[in-house]
Amino acid sequence: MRGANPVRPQEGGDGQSLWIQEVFYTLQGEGPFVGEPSVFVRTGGCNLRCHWCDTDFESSPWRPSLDELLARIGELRPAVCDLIVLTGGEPLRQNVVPLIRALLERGLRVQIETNGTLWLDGMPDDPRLTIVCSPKTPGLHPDLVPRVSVYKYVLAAGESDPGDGLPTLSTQLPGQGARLFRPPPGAAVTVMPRDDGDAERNLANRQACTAVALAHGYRMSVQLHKLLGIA
Ligand SMILES: C[S@@+](CC[C@H](N)C(=O)[O-])C[C@H]1O[C@@H](n2cnc3c(N)ncnc32)[C@H](O)[C@@H]1O
Ligand SMILES: Nc1nc2[nH]cc(C(=O)O)c2c(=O)[nH]1
Ligand code: SF4
Ligand SMILES: [Mg+2]
Repeated sequence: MRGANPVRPQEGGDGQSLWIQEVFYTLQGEGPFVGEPSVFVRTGGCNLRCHWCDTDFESSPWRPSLDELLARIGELRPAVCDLIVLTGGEPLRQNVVPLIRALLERGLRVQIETNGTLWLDGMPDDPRLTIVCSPKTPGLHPDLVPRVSVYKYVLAAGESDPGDGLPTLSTQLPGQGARLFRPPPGAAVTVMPRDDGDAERNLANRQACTAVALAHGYRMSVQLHKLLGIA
């Protein structure tokens, strides 16, 4: 959250127990499934420390077993919803492969929100699994890149490369220059205005993001849930 979280390395483990921040039923507010009813599973901890991160993922002590977590998802998920979004923190920091397999076996769709720096062996290669990557670093995990469906860049006014409109500053070190990972040719790119917690800045970020989308042919995604005042 806002660059105050500890940086935690990827954990091993068999994935039979996970550190979970929260599980909640809402509308997907971002990316290719925006507006879809979804059960969110927010995992704890992150391996990065983005100075503008808008999320708390360090305050829950909950470490359910896989069965307990699946039961909780089942309690929250009405039959009209078949989309489970794994986010965090950084969801690939823990071994979420058994969770993903269990969800797919139940006939559900799974979408991952990831910073793209990590990968997990045994990740299912299933059309019902969608990986959305929001790059935060110059490099991404090479095994993840071929599996990315959409690259979702967070943009702020005055921080876009004039050549391709993508970010020019480090997400980890405020004010420092950095060339974040650039997507392969032909990849689907979405841009999303950064929430800086300030109405004037956020308006400027939305306007800048709109201009970049129009100039470069990117899809624009606003954080719908914040407009609606939902989780
Ligand atoms: C909290 S992150 C968790 C998943 C993963 N760690 C990642 O960064 O993609 C979920 C999404 O929120 C975005 N995000 C985080 N802080 C934001 C902010 N202040 N404004 C807009 N988007 C933000 C991230 O870029 C990412 O797409
Ligand atoms: N409604 C809603 N949609 C979201 N899409 C990505 C989110 C995230 O924090 O990963 C998020 C979130 O926190 N809430
Ligand atoms: S990688 Fe994602 S969860 Fe981690 S600090 Fe950055 S935006 Fe927040
Ligand atoms: Mg969020």
